[in-house]
Formats: sequence, structure tokens, C-alpha cells
Amino acid sequence: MKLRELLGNDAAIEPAAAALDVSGLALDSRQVRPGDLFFALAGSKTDGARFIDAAVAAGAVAVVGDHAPDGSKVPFVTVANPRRALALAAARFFPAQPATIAAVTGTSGKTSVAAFTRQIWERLGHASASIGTIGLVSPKRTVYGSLTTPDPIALHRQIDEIARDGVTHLAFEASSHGLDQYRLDGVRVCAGGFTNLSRDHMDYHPTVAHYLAAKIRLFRELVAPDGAAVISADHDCSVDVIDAAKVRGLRVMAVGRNGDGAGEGIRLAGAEVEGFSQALALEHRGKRYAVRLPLVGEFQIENALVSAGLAIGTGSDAANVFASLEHLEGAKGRLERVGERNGAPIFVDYAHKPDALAKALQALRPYARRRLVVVFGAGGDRDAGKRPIMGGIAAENADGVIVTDDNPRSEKPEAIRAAILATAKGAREIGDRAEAIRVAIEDLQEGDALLIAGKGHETGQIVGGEILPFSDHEAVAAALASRVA
Ligand SMILES: CC(=O)N[C@H]1[C@@H](OP(=O)(O)OP(=O)(O)OC[C@H]2O[C@@H](n3ccc(=O)[nH]c3=O)[C@H](O)[C@@H]2O)O[C@H](CO)[C@@H](O)[C@@H]1O[C@H](C)C(=O)N[C@@H](C)C(=O)N[C@H](CCC(=O)O)C(=O)O
Ligand SMILES: Nc1ncnc2c1ncn2[C@@H]1O[C@H](COP(=O)(O)OP(=O)(O)OP(=O)(O)O)[C@@H](O)[C@H]1O
Ligand SMILES: N[C@H](CCC[C@H](N)C(=O)O)C(=O)O
Ligand SMILES: [Mg+2]
Repeated sequence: MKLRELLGNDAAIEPAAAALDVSGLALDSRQVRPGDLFFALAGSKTDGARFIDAAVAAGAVAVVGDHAPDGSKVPFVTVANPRRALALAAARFFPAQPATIAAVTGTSGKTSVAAFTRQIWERLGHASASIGTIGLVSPKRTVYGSLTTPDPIALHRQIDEIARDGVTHLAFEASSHGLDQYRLDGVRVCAGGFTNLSRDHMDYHPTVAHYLAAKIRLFRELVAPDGAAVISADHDCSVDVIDAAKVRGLRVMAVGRNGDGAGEGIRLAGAEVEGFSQALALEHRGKRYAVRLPLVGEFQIENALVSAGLAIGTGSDAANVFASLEHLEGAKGRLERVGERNGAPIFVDYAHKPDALAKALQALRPYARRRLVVVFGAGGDRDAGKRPIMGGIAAENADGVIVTDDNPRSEKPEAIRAAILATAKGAREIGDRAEAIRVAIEDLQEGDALLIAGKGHETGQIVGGEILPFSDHEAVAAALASRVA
């Protein structure tokens, strides 16, 4: 592809370079292949501009950045926002996209909403996919992912591939990092979803306002002008998101207890726990719908309603969408019931931030006639401020707490545990996560419920620079099997 086509008509490219052939894109000098266009991005740890010589040595034919180096050996294109230029170039280089794309943001629930929206579409007969924390799920392939919103090159490569495979409907997760770093600016988003906002990523965003502003970018700048904005209306920040979507002229669909049931939105008029399901009374355009949601946890109602709104907002029939909610399956490791001992259910959940932990424990309270027990830790090299908050939440909402390890990364695991234990009064400390799970399961009695929080779908324990194979699912299975033996 020619450099001009990739960067668009507005880019200030010297005439001789405009017709240069580019055979690939790279944002990391270590991954440059001959013929690539290298984007020099200023990052959180270093500046890509320092690696221009390395990129050129590896075969980069041109470089894009926000300040030209002295004496570049290849054409250098100066742009005001290299990250956004990269996203737009990636969308041109990998041009195919499903016709219907929904993006969801919010502190918690993104993975669940992406999975639910994909399932609803699938049930209505569309070839559907989702991309996010648990990777790509599409009719042809499932690929494990590492970021919630991949970098633009990886994202558009995947979107292009699935579109060519025949996928017409895509739901994907827009993380605050992804939005702040313009990773999804090249995606043609027909509808945006918003779940909620609580403490997260305070190691990256300087303030909560900055964090919320990153999320609101989805509605201010990315959803197509004629698109829908499906917004959970039950939170303090909901009004800010709704206002931003209205200012933009988007079709606002407010969902939840405060949803717009008389109009375009979905109102939750009632919810009752029925075993491991919930009976919902919903209202949309003034009509009532009774739905049996086969999921545990009040928060899953919010996720289901945002998903239903995204499907309706992109053209699906409301009655069919509500009927399809009765078949939803939770995303892997999201309040997933993975076994039981002495009649006590055992759940694996991905709560690794304060609000999610509180919500998960509250969701399980109805299943614990006797003791509600939680096993959890906190990740290393991540917001240290959340550790004592999570300790306090566990102590307050559970009857038994075991503090263990969850991806200590470069930090001392015992220091992370100590920060949690400082507020988790009466908690036990068992660093080895498999052992913590074994002990918790060993102690379960009839009437108890166990929550193993923090790792959800993960398949490794990151200790130092190493990823040791580990899964909560396998640890539970091993603990249960050792009981039988
Ligand atoms: C903090 C953060 O978001 N970092 C992301 C960011 O990296 P960065 O630009 O800050 O990286 P940097 O190390 O400062 O380097 C600057 C530039 O120099 C380049 N470089 C660097 C070294 C070299 O030898 N040559 C070279 O060219 C780098 O490739 C980069 O382009 O841009 C990169 C490309 O898009 C991302 O891979 C990287 O994600 C890192 C791996 C990461 O861990 N991100 C996490 C925190 C993240 O994004 N999480 C969110 C939210 C999770 C959730 O809540 O679900 C997610 O979307 O997953
Ligand atoms: N709507 C919600 N409100 C509050 N908590 C929720 C909600 N949905 C999910 N959770 C909690 O957050 C955890 C993660 O859910 P999910 O993976 O769907 O969210 P996410 O936004 O993708 O999270 P992450 O940013 O970590 O990938 C769940 O395991 C549950 O504990
Ligand atoms: N996307 C999140 C996941 C955290 C999961 C938890 N198990 C941890 O490692 O802290 C992050 O990378 O911060
Ligand atoms: Mg996610």
C-alpha cells in the first residue's frame, strides 16, 4: 500500500515519499520487518523515537512521529497525534470490518457484555464474534488474548480476518487504556455501551475525572453520528455519560432500574432470585417482558440489559432479543459455578478491584445460609491503593477470608498480602494459591458458599518475570478430586 493511502490526504508527506510502497505496520522497533512503516510513539516507560535507528536498521522504509529526529535516513512524516494516525492507518491497511460493531466500556462488565451481545446475535442467526480480555471468540476460531483492547495493528488484523471469514456482527471491549491511547479510533462503531464506573487503574489515570473522560471518549468521538448509546442509568456518573451522548446527537438508550422503559431504553421493573437464575420484569417502549435470566449475581442484570440494548440499538427485534436472554451463558470465570463440596457451591470470579469484589460477595450472599468464604489476593505492579480497600470489603462482606497471591509480578508477594491483611481483620494468610483453595474447600460445610476471586479465566500465575501455569478451575478440580481419593 502507498504511504499516501495509508496516512490519508491530510498528512504532510514530502512528494517523493508519497508513492512509497509500505508492506506492513509496526509500533515496536523489535518487530519491524523490511518494508514496514514504523510509528514512533511516546509511551509510559520510554519514547519510541529513541528506537528509530533500530527500526530503520531492521528495514523500516518510513517513520511517523510527532517530532522529526536530526538527519533521518528514511522519510519522516510529522503528525500531531501519532497514536491516532496509527489507528487510522491500521484500519486502512486491514480494511475489512463487520457491518455491525458494538463497543462496550465501563469499569466492570465489559467482558460479560461483549460475550452476551455475541450470544444474543448468534441466537438471532448472525455470524458473530467478540474481542476482549478473554481474546477473540468467533465461529471459526477462539484465540486467547492478553490485552482487553489490543493495539491497533493487532486489533485491525483480527477484525479484518473475521470479516473475511464472514462475521457480520462484532462486540468488543473498549478499555480506558485503549480509549486514552486511541487504539480503537479506526473501528467503525455503530453502538456504544456503558456499564459503570468505580475505582480502577489509578496507577495509570491521574484522577477519576481523567478515567471517566477516557471512557466518555467512546460516546464523544467514536460511535458513528447516527449510532446508539446504551447506558446503564443506575450510577452517579450515568448522567455525565448520557449528557455526552446527547450532545453528540446519539440515540440514547438508558437501561436499568432508572432506564427509559416508556421509550427507547429498557427499565428493570423487578428482579427475583430463583435458584441459580433471576426472574426479571422488563419494560421497553411501554411493553412488558418477563425474562428468566439463567445467571447468578445482580450485576449480571446490568450486563444483560446493556447487551440487550446493544442488540436492539443495532437493529435486532426487541422481543427476540429479550427471549434470547434466557439462554445466556456467563463468560468464563465470571461468577462461574465450578463445583460443590458438602452441598456448598464453589464459584470462580474475576473480581480484582474493590467494587467488583463487593458486588461478587453481595451476589453470593443468598447462596450462603451458613458461611460465605472468599479466597483472593491483589496483583503486583498494579494500583497499590486498592489493596487495603479490598481487604476491608472482604472482611465486611464475607464470614471467612483467606488472603493469597494473584500475579505478584515484580513485587514481594508477602508485602501485597500484608497490605490486604492490614484491613482484613481475622483473615488467614496462605500465599500458595492452590493451597489456599484446597484449605477453603476442605473446610466447606452444608450451607456455605465459596468465592475464589481475582483470576477468573486466567491460566497463569505471574511471579517475577515468569508465568507459571495456574488456573483456579484446575486448582478447584484438583482439591475436589483429592477429597474423593
Ligand atoms: C501502560 C500501557 O497501556 N502500555 C501500553 C502502551 O505501551 P507504551 O507505549 O506505554 O510502551 P513503552 O514501553 O513506554 O514504549 C513506547 C514505545 O516504544 C516502543 N519501543 C520500546 C522498546 C523498544 O526496544 N523499541 C520500541 O520501539 C514501544 O513499542 C512503544 O510503542 O502501548 C502498547 C501498544 O499499544 C501496549 O502494548 C502497552 O500495554 C502494556 C503491555 C500493558 O500492560 N497494558 C495494560 C496496562 C493495558 O493496556 N490494560 C488495558 C485495561 C485492562 C482492563 O481493565 O481490562 C487493556 O486494554 O488491556
Ligand atoms: N456490571 C457489573 N457491576 C459490578 N461488578 C461487575 C459487573 N460485571 C462484572 N462485575 C464483576 O467484575 C468482574 C469482571 O467482569 P468482566 O470481566 O465482565 O468485566 P470487565 O469490565 O471486562 O473487567 P476487566 O477490565 O478486568 O477485563 C466479574 O467477575 C464480577 O466480579
Ligand atoms: N486487566 C487487568 C487484569 C488484572 C487481573 C488480576 N488477576 C491481576 O493480575 O491483577 C490488569 O492487567 O490490571
Ligand atoms: Mg474485560
